[in-house]
Amino acid sequence: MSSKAQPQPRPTTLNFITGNANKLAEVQAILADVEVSVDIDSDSGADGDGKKGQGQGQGQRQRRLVLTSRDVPAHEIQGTIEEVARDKCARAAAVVGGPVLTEDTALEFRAYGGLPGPYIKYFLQALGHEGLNNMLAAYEDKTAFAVCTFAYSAGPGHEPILFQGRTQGRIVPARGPGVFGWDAVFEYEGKTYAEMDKTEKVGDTTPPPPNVAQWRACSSPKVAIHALVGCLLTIVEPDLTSRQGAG
Ligand SMILES: O=P(O)(O)OP(=O)(O)OP(=O)(O)OC[C@H]1O[C@@H](n2cnc3c(O)ncnc32)[C@H](O)[C@@H]1O
Ligand SMILES: [Mg+2]
Repeated sequence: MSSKAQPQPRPTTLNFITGNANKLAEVQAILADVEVSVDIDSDSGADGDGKKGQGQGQGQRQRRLVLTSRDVPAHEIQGTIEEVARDKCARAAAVVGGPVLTEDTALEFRAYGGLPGPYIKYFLQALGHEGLNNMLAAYEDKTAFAVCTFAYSAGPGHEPILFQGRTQGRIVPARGPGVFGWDAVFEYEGKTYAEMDKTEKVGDTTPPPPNVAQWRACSSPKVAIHALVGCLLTIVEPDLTSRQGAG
């Protein structure tokens, strides 16, 4: 049974599987204005009048992706950032029995060759902000990369697609409210994430960054969600009815 060969239905709802309320709030904020016009009939060729895509014509439809959320507690495997992200998404799809969006946040220390990476949650829980700083005490290089990996699966058996954002900063003694994860010790351009309000942290959220280079340079790696949404909205939904009819 090849999951890759299966057609991807185009989603209208993103069911974001997360147990982290701060994560959900940030993704909600980033996606708040997502409303993308997609030419759904552009390839039908039925009329052949060559005027498709004109203003409010029949071939145009305003699409709005609706974000919903629920928690599906599950242990996370060991592996690369991408392996962890794929596994979490595939398992969430299996539990939910439908399309799901998941996200994994990693924090890489350059002095540690990328660790703690996808295991940052456990390092943070065990060591706290001070312990994360202490880990780097023997190193001059305090560079860290915040990496967000969004994964979308169309449902059980559908291979997850991944989009990743990466932001370079450095680890500093905690500044600002310690409300969200490692925000207080990750400094980006002179401010820790905890010293920024949400708007500043997620950066410019509209219009969606048109290319990878731009969202890689954004203040928050979470804006990579735009790239994923853009990809989902361009999926050409297979005509399942006619396929069934054709046997
Ligand atoms: O249910 P899920 O979505 O897995 O939520 P989680 O909190 O377990 O999240 P991760 O598995 O991705 O673990 C990432 C860790 O990094 C933290 N984190 C995630 N995004 C962050 C951000 O933007 N700023 C600071 N800390 C963040 C988060 O609180 C975790 O401790
Ligand atoms: Mg988790």
